[in-house]
Amino acid sequence: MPSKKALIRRPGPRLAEGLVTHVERADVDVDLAVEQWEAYAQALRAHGWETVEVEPADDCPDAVFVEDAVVVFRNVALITRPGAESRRGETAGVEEAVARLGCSVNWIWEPGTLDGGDVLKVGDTVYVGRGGRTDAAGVQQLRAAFEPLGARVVAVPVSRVLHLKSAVTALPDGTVIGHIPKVDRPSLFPRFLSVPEESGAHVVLLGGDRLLMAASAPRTAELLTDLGFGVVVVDISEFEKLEGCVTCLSVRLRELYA
Ligand SMILES: NC(=O)NCCC[C@H](N)C(=O)O
Repeated sequence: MPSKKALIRRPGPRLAEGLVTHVERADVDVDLAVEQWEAYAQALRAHGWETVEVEPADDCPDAVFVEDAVVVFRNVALITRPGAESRRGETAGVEEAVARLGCSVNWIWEPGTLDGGDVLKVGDTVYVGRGGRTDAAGVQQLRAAFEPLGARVVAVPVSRVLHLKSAVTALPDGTVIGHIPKVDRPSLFPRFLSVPEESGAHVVLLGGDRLLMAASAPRTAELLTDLGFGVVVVDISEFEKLEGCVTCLSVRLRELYA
């Protein structure tokens, strides 16, 4: 059953202490981050998404990156066990939010780890990045949770960026896009389009031919506009300093029954 709800989580006061792994730490302006987050949420609402705020987890600096705490396939929400210990306190509030929305709930169990940013769904294919945050046990548990529901789970190595979706996302027609220097194995994707900027690899599908993208990838925005997509741009500079992208600031729920 189609639904257009999006989970989001307001940035907390400790945002500037968020983790950095593959980039140099830079000062984060928390007030500006809140403004950017509000504009991001507004862009979702402007395209028909009802935003649902997960209760804050202010002790966890990275809680705003809500996509890492849950993966949803059909009506089943798989609560993750984040690879970074400092992020494990983020999942309880997300679990409550998805349960309230009517999802069935399942969990990644110790010793497995999995971050939602490592999971890219393209139709019934679920790509999972095995990298710094998601381990082999996490991949196995994801398979066990979603394959019985009809998913085909494809594991992909990730070594050059934080998460699989820091390297690749997919266009509405299923074409996977990525900035080649950051993609371990582009040949694993049946249809792959190379984009000129690292952050150009991140698109949120707003519905129809509309894509939400970061302002930091103007050349990719031009390329995708030229291919006939409607590109909506938001500035998320303060989240990019913490290796966040447009995809990780929300979880879109398209198949709720409630
Ligand atoms: N899915 C994502 O791309 N999440 C970004 C998480 C950034 C956060 N600073 C982290 O290192 O966990």
